[in-house]
Order: sequence, then C-alpha cells, then structure tokens
Amino acid sequence: MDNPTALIVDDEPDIRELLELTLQRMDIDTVTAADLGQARNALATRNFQLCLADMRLPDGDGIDLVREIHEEHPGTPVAMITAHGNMETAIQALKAGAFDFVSKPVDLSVLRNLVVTALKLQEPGKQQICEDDQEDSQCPLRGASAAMDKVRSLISKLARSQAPVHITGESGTGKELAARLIHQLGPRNDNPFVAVNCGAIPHELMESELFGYKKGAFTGAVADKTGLFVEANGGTLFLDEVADLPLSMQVKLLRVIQEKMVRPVGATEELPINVRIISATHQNLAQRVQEEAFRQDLYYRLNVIELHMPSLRERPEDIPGLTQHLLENIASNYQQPVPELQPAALDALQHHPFPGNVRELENILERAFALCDDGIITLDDLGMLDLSVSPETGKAGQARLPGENLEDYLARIEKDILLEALEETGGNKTSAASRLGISFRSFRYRLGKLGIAGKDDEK
Ligand SMILES: Nc1ncnc2c1ncn2[C@@H]1O[C@H](COP(=O)(O)OP(=O)(O)OP(=O)(O)O)[C@@H](O)[C@H]1O
Repeated sequence: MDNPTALIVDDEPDIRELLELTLQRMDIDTVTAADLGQARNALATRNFQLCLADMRLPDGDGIDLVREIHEEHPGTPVAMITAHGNMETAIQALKAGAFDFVSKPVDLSVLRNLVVTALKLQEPGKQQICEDDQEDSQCPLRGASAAMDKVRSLISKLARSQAPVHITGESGTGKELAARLIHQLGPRNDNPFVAVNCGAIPHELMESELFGYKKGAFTGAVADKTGLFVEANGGTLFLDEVADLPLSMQVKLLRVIQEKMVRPVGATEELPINVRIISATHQNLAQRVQEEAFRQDLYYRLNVIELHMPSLRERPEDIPGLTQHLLENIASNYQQPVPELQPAALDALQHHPFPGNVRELENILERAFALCDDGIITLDDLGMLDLSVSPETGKAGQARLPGENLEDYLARIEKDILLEALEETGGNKTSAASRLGISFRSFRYRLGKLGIAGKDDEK
C-alpha cells in the first residue's frame, strides 16, 4: 500500500524540516509549502491525507487555508500550528474546521498522537451509519424529524474533529448518547469513553477523582489511584452536568485543557494526556457565566462547538418511531417478543408533554412492558401522570375527591408532587429531591411511604 502523504505549510525552514523528519519516520511522505500560494498549488495537483499549517504565513492567514481545505477538500484533515499559549487562535481554527491544533514549540509526542488520529480519519466511513435512512438504521440515536436529522449530521462531522464539544438540552434528551456517538464514530473509538457526572461527585473528592492521587497524598491514600483523565487517555472524557463544577475545580480544569497535562494530587510531576473533552449540561451555561458561577474562559474553551439536543416536545413526530425502537430494545433485553401498543396508548404518548424527554418515555415503556398482559400495552399500562391542568385550581388534579379524608387527600397531593419532580428530572431521585428542597433520604423515605417504587439512580 502507498504511504499516506502530508502537506506541511510553514514559512520557517527549521520547522518544516522538523515536521518532515518526524512524519517521514512515521512512513508518511511529505510535500512542503512556504506560503499560502505554494500550498494552494500543491492542493490543486494531488490529494493529501493530512495537512499541517502554520497560523501566520507571509501571504495570508493559515485560518483561510483551513476554511478552503474544509470546503474544497473535506477529506483532508488540517491541523493548525499555533503560537504557544494562544488558545484564541486555536479555538478560531477549530471553529473554522481544523480537526485539531498543536502549539509551538511542537512537542513531538503530541504531534505523533495527532498524526495517528488524523490518519485514522481516512479509514472507511464509520460515520455513514448515522447518515443512512432511519427506517433500518444502525444508528442508536433515533428520530425521523428534521431536527434529529440535523443532529445526526452534525454528530458525523464532529466525530471527524478533535474540537471540544458542548452539548446542551433538557434532561433526558440524549446528551450522553450523542457524546458516546461522537466518540464511537471518530478515530478515538479504540480507546476509552469515560463519562463523569460532575454533579454527583462530592466537591472534596473531585480533584482526586479527575486527576488521581499518589500514595500518601492524604489520610486514606494507601495506594496510587489513576484519575479519570488518565483513564480516558487516547479517548474521550465526557463531563456531564459540567455547570455543577465548583469554581475551584474550574480553574484546575482550565489549566489541564490548556496544558494537556495533569498533576495527580500529591505528585511532583505532571503527566501528559491526550483526551478529547465533551461536556454537557441541562442548565444555561452562558447564564451561569453571567451570574459569575462559571468561569468565562473555561466556558469559551469547552463551548468551541455547540450541539443542541431538541426536547421531545418540539418533535412529537419522533414519538411513534422512538416508542417502537425503545420497545424493541426493552423486549430484547428480557428476551421476550416485542409487545403491541394499542392505538389509544400511542395517542396518549403523542399528547404527553414529556418533561423528562426520551428517558421519561423509556421509563414509561419499561413499566408498561412489565405490567401488560398478553403482549398488548393498553392506555392503563402506561400509568402516566395526568399533567393536564384543572381550570379551577390551576393545578394538576388537586381538588379533594368526594368522600376523601384529609390524610388520603394530602397523600395524593404529595404523591403528585413527588412524581412530578421525578418526571421533571427524568427519574433522577437526587435531582428531584434537590428540586423540592429536601434531602435524598427524605425523598426516598416519602416515596417508600407512598408506595412509589422507583429505579435506583445510576449516577
Ligand atoms: N434519539 C434517541 N434515540 C434512542 N434513544 C434515545 C434517544 N435520546 C435519548 N435516548 C435514550 O434515553 C435515555 C436518556 O438519554 P441520555 O442519558 O443520553 O440523556 P441526557 O440528556 O444525557 O440526560 P441527563 O441530562 O439527565 O443526563 C437513554 O437511555 C438513551 O439511550
């Protein structure tokens, strides 16, 4: 097989030579260009499997070259060479379509990692699976709406880039699923995808969880522990609920992203890391920045490219297909035939507001699957909370029923409130409890007292 060929664009002969030597040692043929003009000529004559381009060139801006290659030669990944510490231009380049960047002075191990990742992009298109027709698609992210088509197409593009992605959207809209897909469809998919819920780690443990620690760093540190960054090395770290990161950790995270190095607690040396960061939150991060609860500089670095997951309310046309897909998954988990859904049940689902989005739909279907008889899901089996609002009270079904005693009446209201909080948080008891201003234990106790069984929180 022919060697891949890289185009190296830099006006400094020393750098060109260093890059050429490094790439040639990796069995990559090279063509060099000292300015934009020479680079354009080279691109016009042949295909390249990679381009390394300096930011500042004698006859123009490297970012223009990134844009041109991105549009005219979309199969050629371009990495930008930026001045040390100049994250602004690196971010600009990523936004313009560069797949990654490397800062000067070029660290050769970082460069080699980058080149290996870029060449994997040439392998035959995994991204394809999410661009096929929905009907018989292998793509785990379902939905035939135009909004979901757009999401899948953006995910396929993001999988080719190494840029940090920030995923927004309400709880249960599929943010984690989207992050996993970006990883699976991309060149890092042989390496780990590590997901961490930043809201679920106690603040005092966060640094050692993320960065690891050395034996003896603190009481109880009886052996070295690998942090999540190192665990995700070569792969992707998914920082879920990133808005919940305390300010003290935000500073440390910013440093790690900038330097691509982590220092475990109690260690004297830093470890190099090669991790793609994908973050998500259901909160409005820009507003958290305005409230000074989230650092602007970190926001800027995490939110290089934003992916928004639309709520299920905005795409009711997805409900029938999603329902079928989820029922097939549930049935196959239990090795049972796929149940049939009565038209009245489907109709109720299509008119439900789904504050907990796809997760809520999934929970409703799991429950219905367990309760239904003879493989037929009826409206009753869905056991959905009636969220329709009473015109008299303005509240959902809260009038006292004829003959209902005070205790039963209060229990019913309490049950509605607890269920509503669970629905709003997609079944997450910790979040539901905090929404109601009570402790997790008290929430669980009340659920038990009222006979509401629920799944334990996974995260
Ligand atoms: N478009 C979809 N197609 C198929 N399954 C989906 C889709 N969207 C979400 N799901 C499923 O719904 C559940 C919730 O999705 P996920 O955990 O990714 O949501 P999330 O937005 O990260 O939620 P949270 O903000 O609460 O963490 C998962 O089981 C996921 O597989």
